[in-house]
Amino acid sequence: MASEINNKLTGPVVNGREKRAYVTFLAGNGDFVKGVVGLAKGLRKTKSKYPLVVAVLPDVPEDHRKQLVEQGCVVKEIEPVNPPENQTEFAMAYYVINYSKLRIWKFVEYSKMIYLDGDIQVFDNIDHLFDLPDGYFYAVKDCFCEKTWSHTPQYKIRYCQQCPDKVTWPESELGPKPPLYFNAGMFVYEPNLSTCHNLLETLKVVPPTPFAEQDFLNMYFKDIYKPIPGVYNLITAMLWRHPENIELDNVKVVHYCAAGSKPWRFTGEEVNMDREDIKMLVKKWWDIYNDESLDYKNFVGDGPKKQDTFQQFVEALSEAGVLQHVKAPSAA
Ligand SMILES: O=c1ccn([C@@H]2O[C@H](COP(=O)(O)OP(=O)(O)O)[C@@H](O)[C@H]2O)c(=O)[nH]1
Ligand SMILES: OC[C@H]1O[C@H](O[C@@H]2[C@@H](O)[C@H](O)[C@@H](O)[C@H](O)[C@@H]2O)[C@H](O)[C@@H](O)[C@H]1O
Ligand SMILES: [Mn+2]
Repeated sequence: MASEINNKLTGPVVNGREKRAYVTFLAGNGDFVKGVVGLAKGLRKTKSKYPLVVAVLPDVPEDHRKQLVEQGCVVKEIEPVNPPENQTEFAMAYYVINYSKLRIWKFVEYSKMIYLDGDIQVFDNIDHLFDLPDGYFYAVKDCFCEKTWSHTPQYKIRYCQQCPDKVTWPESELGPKPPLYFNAGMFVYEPNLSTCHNLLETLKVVPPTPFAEQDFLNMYFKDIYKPIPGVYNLITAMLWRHPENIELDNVKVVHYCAAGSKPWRFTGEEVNMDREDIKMLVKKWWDIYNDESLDYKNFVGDGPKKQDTFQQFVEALSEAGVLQHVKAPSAA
């Protein structure tokens, strides 16, 4: 029987089950959409039970949004978030757009979400991370050894939390050792409207810093941050910075954040990009991206029902202002 789609918001608990989802962030009309399509297919390949929500900025074009809905993603438009006026030299100029990631705290129709950058691929099922105890912020410790960190005292004295005993932190000169610092390309969190409001209010009075929203999130969540093993977010530079900390066969999530390592832009020319392990990880990403059996339309697995896809498609169009109100097709 046809049913009208009116109230799209369902609470975080549906039929007694907590609503959970993966979420990523997409900005611009460039090639990052390939990263998100690859991520959607990778999660499908690992038989994840949960959907992938894509928080898109208004500048993400209609055809990219359509591509994502056709890959079974839940596309949600978010408003950009700009940091206060600043003279900051961001580690990468485009990091300024990354503050918009903070809008994902407003997705309170989900009780728990796992954020993944668009340049991340999931190679093993990590759904169990949703069962981590509530009330904490879970993420993997970052590494301070890349040139992107040359502005920091850690880098200058060659201190890294990945090998805290190698160079002891000189408390007398630099004061207390900095708290553990996470990479914000992957984290487990609980959406919450008052946290979202507080994040955005706090941002207005905190001067921006080189790693933009990553620095900000580390400062904001430092009291409830709990490190999780590096297998859940392999910062690619770890391969040459701290190989002793890595068992590549056990890695579940790879973060293609090292300069030149984004698979869809890979040329192999940048420093370290001629390494066999990097080339293997880039090939693994392309094998998933090119695997048509993992396209949502061909996937037989227990992904969301067709009806859900239709609803998501309509939601995406209505959020983009294309459609106001449609009747769902009669049940098959
Ligand atoms: O032009 C861009 C730049 C970044 N991003 C999103 O912002 C995230 C963070 O940027 P990036 O991964 O490049 O930062 P890195 O982890 O390499 O420092 C990306 O993964 C994408 O999800 C995007 O959608 N379009
Ligand atoms: O906007 C700041 C970004 O900062 C982080 O990336 C950095 C950082 O991790 C350095 O440690 C690495 O050296 C560097 O390569 C890498 O790009 C997050 O991955 C990204 O999502 C985003 O928050
Ligand atoms: Mn990234």
